[in-house]
This record gives sequence, C-alpha cells and structure tokens, in this order.
Amino acid sequence: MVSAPGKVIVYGEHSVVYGKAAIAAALSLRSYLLVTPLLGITRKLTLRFPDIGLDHSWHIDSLPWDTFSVPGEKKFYFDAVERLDTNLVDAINPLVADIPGNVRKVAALAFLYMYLVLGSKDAPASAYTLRSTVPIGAGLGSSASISVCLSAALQLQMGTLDTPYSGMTASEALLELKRINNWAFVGEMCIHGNPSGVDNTVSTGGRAVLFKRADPTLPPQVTHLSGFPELPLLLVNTKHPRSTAVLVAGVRSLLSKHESITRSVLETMDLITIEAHSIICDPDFSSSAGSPYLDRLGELIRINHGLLISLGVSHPKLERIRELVDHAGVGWTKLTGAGGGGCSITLLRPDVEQSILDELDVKLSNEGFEKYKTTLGGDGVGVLWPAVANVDNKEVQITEDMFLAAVGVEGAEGLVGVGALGKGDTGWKFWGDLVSAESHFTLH
Ligand SMILES: Nc1ncnc2c1ncn2[C@@H]1O[C@H](COP(=O)(O)OP(=O)(O)OP(=O)(O)O)[C@@H](O)[C@H]1O
Ligand SMILES: C[C@@](O)(CCO)CC(=O)[O-]
Repeated sequence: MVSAPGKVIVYGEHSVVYGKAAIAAALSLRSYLLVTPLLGITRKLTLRFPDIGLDHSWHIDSLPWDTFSVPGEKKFYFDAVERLDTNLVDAINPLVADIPGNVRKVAALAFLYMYLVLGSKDAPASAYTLRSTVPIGAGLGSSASISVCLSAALQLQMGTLDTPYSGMTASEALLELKRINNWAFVGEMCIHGNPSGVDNTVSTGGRAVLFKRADPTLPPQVTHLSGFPELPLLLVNTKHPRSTAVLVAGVRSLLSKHESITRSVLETMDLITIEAHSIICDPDFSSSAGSPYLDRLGELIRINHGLLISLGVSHPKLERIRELVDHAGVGWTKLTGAGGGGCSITLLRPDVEQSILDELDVKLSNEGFEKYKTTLGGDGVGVLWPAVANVDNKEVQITEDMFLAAVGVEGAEGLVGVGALGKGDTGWKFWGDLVSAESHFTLH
C-alpha cells in the first residue's frame, strides 16, 4: 500500500502555470492505494476507485504494448516526461471509451498511461484499489495525490523503486522521490491537461515548498520551506465541484484576449508570493497576537484573492464564505487551488474570541459549507510494506475487502492511516524522512 497527501496552495495558484512562484503545503488529508494480486488464470488488470464509482478491468495481453515499446521512442522509469505523447493517448482512448463520465475516464487514462510505460506485459495480474480522504475537485490536490500514489505503486511493484530503509542515504531517497514525482506529473497531465507541477511536487515531498518553473522545458526550482510556520488556517469547502482543467483553460483564454493586462496580474501574483516568502523566512517572524508579520501575510492573502477574482476563477459561493468571514472580522480569505468553487482558506487572527469562531462555524454549516480540521506541512508519499493492519490487537494482512469495507473517512484512516499504524519497521515509511529537512532540493 502507498499513500500521498493532498495540498493547499497558500499563494500563487494559476500564476504558477505561467512560471511564477507559488507557496504550497501538504495536508493531512491523504489518498491510499492498495495493490493486490489477482488469482486465477485470466491475466486481468482491475481498477477499483470506489470514490468515483469506477470498477473496470482490462486483459493485460490486450493492452497496446507495441505502441508503447517503439524502439527509440519508448520511455523508461528514469526518463523525465514534459508532455504527453498524443500517439500513446490515442492508443489508450479506445480502452476508456466505454467508461462513463470524464471524471472516471481521465483517472483510468492516467493509470493506463503510467501502467503501459512503467509496467510490463509479464507483470502479475493485479487489482489497484484506491480510497481517498481528499475531497475530489475541491482545490486540495486530489488528482495529484492519486497520481503520486499510482506512480509510486507501479514503480515499487515493477522493482524500479526501493522502499525507504534505514541505510538509505538522503541522495538515494531524493532520487526515488524525483522518479515518483516525474511520473506523477504525467498522471496530472492526463487528468488536467496543463499542470504546473506544484501539486504533485508538494504531494510527493510533503512539508511546504516554494515552487517556480520559470522555463517549461527545464525542471522547476523547488525550495523546501523547513521553517514554514504553523499558521492558524481555516479551510472551508463550498462543496461546489469544478474541474481544474476547465479553470486553467479559462485563464489561458483571458490571457489570449487581454494579454498585457493579464500578464501584469500574473506578475503581481509573483510579487505577492515572493514577499510572503521573505516574511515567512524572516528570522523574527512571529504569528502571535499583535504580530505585524501575520497582518502582512493576511493582506497578501486578500490581494491575491482579489487578483484571482479578476482572472475569473472565483465563484459566488467562495465570495459568500469570504463575506461571512469578513463580517465576523476573524481573518483574511482567499480561494485555494483552481477556484471556481472548491475550497477557501482563511488566515485567522490569533486574538479572536472562540465564541465568534463558534458563531461563524454555525453560519457556515447552515449555508451548507464544510469546514475541515487538518494540519499543514505533513508527510509526503509513503509506503506500507507489508500491508499489515492492527485489528483487535492482532496483525493481519490488509485485504482488498477489508480496505473497501472500512466506513467513510474515519474508517479508512482508522484502518490504514499513519495515526493508526504509526511509522517505522512495522508501519509507514516515508522517503521524505530520509531527506534532510534543511536541504533546498529540486523534485522533478
Ligand atoms: N479519490 C479519487 N478516486 C479516483 N479518482 C480521483 C480521486 N480523486 C481525484 N481523482 C481524479 O482527479 C480528478 C480531479 O482533479 P482536479 O485537478 O479537477 O481537482 P483537484 O486535484 O481536486 O483540485 P486542484 O487541482 O485544484 O487541487 C477527478 O476528476 C478524478 O479523475
Ligand atoms: C490552478 C493551479 O495553479 C493549481 C491547482 O491546484 C493549476 C496548476 O498549478 O497546475
């Protein structure tokens, strides 16, 4: 079993697609992917993604292996891939044609693209069962977290990736993280067309990063923010679903119509992220009551949101949340992720009375919004191998049935979460734990 987190973009969504800087942090909400052997004589490959109602099988021998093995064009697990090969996508499309709905189709496309490059015709028949506690299409990086899981699971299964072990050096762990991230980026391209790579990068490495990809033909610069402060954040879901691909395409269309104006908005967003980064890195930074640092970060959140509205990626429900928070006077709010619905973040003022926050909670829930309790800056991709859980004080192999039967987010977390199984020899292992928290690294 592998697992990877969702993320929150604190500053710089959308502008990051155009080479500007963004700051993002891993969430404690995570996706979990279990790989189990399929016994019997049929050589099948089964995808079970119950969160989106996808349950589909293919015969391994009927997959377009030849198209994916053309000498000179074939990609390997160690290659960096910057764009999808349309011939390969065309070869997969007939295999997903009878899967209903775009949400399921693109998830299956991402899996098959990665499987056909990273997998093998001779691989054992397997089922890939995925459950996630990251809300889908809500701006919290659900697609990146599943792409990271698929990338890690396939490379582990094919033996091209080492699980973290105590003697693994930081540079070995970093190389494994880069390989996971490279192929997770491919999954993201299958799901939402033109990703910047920030979501899969933070989901792979965990913690918090400053991300910038000034030149799309070169790897991004990724600075690990080891001193990322524990900011008091409120995370609220409008529960209005939307597609990242559509929102990113909308900004591109605005750019083509009003080029210099839109460019100057994107430049200003870059300045916002750079300024926020310098505030966070200030050795005197403090987020306590009365701190001018927090006010400045909050103002930058407000300005960033205003610019996102001008790009056309807000939504009346996001504006309603902002109105309720502003009325309560408890902090500064912006959309996070692609917008168009999805989630907002509010940087809370530290001196707010609890009764005011409680009143706000009631108002938000009366209007159908959902508040998440989550922490930022957690672990990136991890592996549980062997996949053993603790049931009634006994160690038992996690079966697909058991995994599917766990009820809701709490059931899944209670069975396989890091909180339930811990870290170490018999629990979850994270490559990121072997990489120095102080290092500035490039994950791509
Ligand atoms: N739990 C899941 N099971 C299967 N597929 C999923 C799951 N979560 C996400 N996906 C895939 O990812 C897609 C959602 O990706 P999208 O990029 O639109 O939203 P997001 O990643 O949640 O938001 P953002 O990119 O703004 O952070 C879904 O359409 C689906 O194909
Ligand atoms: C909207 C966007 O900037 C963030 C989505 O989480 C898209 C991307 O960076 O790929």
